[in-house]
Amino acid sequence: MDSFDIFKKLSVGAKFKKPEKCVSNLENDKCSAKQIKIKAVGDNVPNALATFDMMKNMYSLSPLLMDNLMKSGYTVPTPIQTQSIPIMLQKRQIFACAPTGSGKTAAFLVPIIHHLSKPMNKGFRALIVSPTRELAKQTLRECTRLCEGIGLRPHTFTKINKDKEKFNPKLAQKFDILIATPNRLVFLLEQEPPAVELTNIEWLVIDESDKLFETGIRGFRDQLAIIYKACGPNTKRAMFSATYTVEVAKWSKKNLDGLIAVTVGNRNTAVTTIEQDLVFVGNEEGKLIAMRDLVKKGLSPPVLIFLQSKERAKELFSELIYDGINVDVIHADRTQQQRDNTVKAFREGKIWVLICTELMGRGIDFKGVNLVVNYDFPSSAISYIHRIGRTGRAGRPGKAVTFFTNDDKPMLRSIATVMKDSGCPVPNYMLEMKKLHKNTRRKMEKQSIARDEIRAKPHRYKRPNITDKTHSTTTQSKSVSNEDQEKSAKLKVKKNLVSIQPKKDLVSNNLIQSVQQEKKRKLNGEKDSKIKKKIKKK
Ligand SMILES: Nc1ncnc2c1ncn2[C@@H]1O[C@H](COP(=O)(O)OP(=O)(O)OP(=O)(O)O)[C@@H](O)[C@H]1O
Repeated sequence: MDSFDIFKKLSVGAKFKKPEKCVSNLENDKCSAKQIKIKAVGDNVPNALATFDMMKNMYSLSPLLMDNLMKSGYTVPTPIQTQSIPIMLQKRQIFACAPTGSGKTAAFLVPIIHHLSKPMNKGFRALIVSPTRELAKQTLRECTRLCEGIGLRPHTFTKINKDKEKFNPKLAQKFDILIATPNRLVFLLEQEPPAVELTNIEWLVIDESDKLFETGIRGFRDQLAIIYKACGPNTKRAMFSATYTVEVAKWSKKNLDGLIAVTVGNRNTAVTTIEQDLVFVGNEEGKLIAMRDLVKKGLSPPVLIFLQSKERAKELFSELIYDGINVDVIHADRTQQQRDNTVKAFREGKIWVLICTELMGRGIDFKGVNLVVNYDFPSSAISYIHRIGRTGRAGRPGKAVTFFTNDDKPMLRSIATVMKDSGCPVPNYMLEMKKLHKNTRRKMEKQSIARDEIRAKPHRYKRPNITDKTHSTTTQSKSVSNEDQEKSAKLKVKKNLVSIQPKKDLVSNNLIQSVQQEKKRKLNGEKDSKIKKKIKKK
C-alpha cells in the first residue's frame, strides 16, 4: 500500500483522486503520517487534494497566491484544507468542523482569494464574521499576507467609539474583503441610511459558527439574521468551527443548498498533541497555592491563564504581579488600545504570562503557547476544547492544566470525557460520575459559579503593603526588619525569574532579552512604583 492509499484509507467518507505524480512524494507521506480522518457528506463531493500543487493544477490557483502560501510556510495543506479548499473552489456551500489550530483560516481564505481574483472597485465582495475583534484582526493579518501582490484589499473596522463611527459607504469601494464582528456590523447596517453596503457579497464565512449561533439577549444569532438579510441572494455561505453543535448542523442542512458537511477527526475532542492534567485544589486558596506551585516548578512561557470573569482576572493579576512574573491581563473592561497592545506584547514575547477571560478562548493563534492553565474550571466541554486549543497548534506539542474544586464536580464528567477521548489518562471515578440531564447541564453552562475572591490568606501569604517602599512577596512576620524584607523580596524575585526561565529554542530573542531586563530591573529595586502604576491601570 503506498502513502496515498494510506491517506485515502484514513480519510473515511471523502472521495480522493489519486495524484498522478506525487504518490511517493514527501507531501503525501506527511499527510498520511498524521493519520487524518476526514468525513465529507453531501452530493458529488469534490475530491480532496493532498498538495497545493494539485489544487493549482486542477483549479488554476494564481502563482501569486501559491507564492504567498509558500512564504507563509504552508508547504502541505492541513487535512481540513485538503477537503474544504476544493469544495469552496467549486463554489459549493460548506459546514466544516476541524480541530483547534488545524488551519481553518487559510481553508476559507484561499478559495475566497481565488474567486475574487482581483480588485474590482465594487465594494465588499466577501465577508468574514468573527465573534471577537481580536480574532477579526488576526484573520485580517492572515488575509493581508495571502493577498500580497494580488491587489485584493481586506478591511476591518477600527474605530473605537461607536457614536463617532462614520464609515462612509463610498470608502468601501476601496476594499474587497470585510472582516467584522457581528456587533459592529449590525450597528452600521442599522444606521439610516445603512453605513455599510453588503449587496455585492459573493462569499459569507461564519468563523466559530457554533459561537455565533448561541442564543441570548440580542444574541449573535439575531445579529446573523440581520447580516444574512443584508447580503445579496446569491451569496455563498461557509460555516467553520472547531466544535460541533446540533443546532448549527441542522440550520446549515436546512438553509444551505447543495451543502457539504466536512468533519476532520472525531467531533468535539481536544487535539491529541496536548498533554492534559486535572488538578484537585480543594478551594480558592488551594488554586493560588497550586498556581504558585506551578511557577515554582518552572513555567515555560508563553503561558495563558483562563478565568471565568474579568473581575477574577483582575484579582489574579493583582496577586501574580507580586510574584516577579512578567504577567499582564486582558479582558473586556480594558480599552481597545490596551487590548491591542497586550496582544501585541504577548505575541512579541514581551509578556510571558497572560491572564485572560473567555474573550481569548476562541480562534486566537499565539505562536508556541506552551501551557494553558484553566484557573477557573470551564463552563462547558466546548469551552474547554477551545481554551486548551490555544496550545498544541499546527501539530506542535502543548500542555493544559485544569484546576477544580468541589464546586466544579457537577461538570467534571464532561471534561474528563473530552480528555479520555483525546487519549489522556483520567481516573475512572470521574467517568463514572452521574451524567447531568441535558437541561440541567445547559442551565449550568450559562451560569458562572459564585467563587470566593482570589486573595492569599494573611497567615499564609502576607500581601505586601503597596505603599511600603520595600514590599516583599514572601510571608513576613512583623518583627522582620525592612532590610531583611528587601533582601527576601529580591531573593524571591530572583528565584521566580530563574524558575520561569524560558526555553531558548521556543521563545524569541525578545523574550530572553526581556527576562534579563526584568531581572535587572527587579534586582535594582524599581519594582514597587511600576507595580503600583500597573495595578492602578488595570
Ligand atoms: N498548511 C499549513 N501548513 C503549516 N501551517 C499552517 C498551515 N495552515 C495553517 N497553518 C498555521 O497553523 C496555525 C493554526 O491555524 P488557524 O489559526 O487557521 O487554526 P484554526 O483551525 O482556525 O484554529 P481555531 O479552531 O483555534 O480557530 C496558524 O499558525 C497557521 O499559520
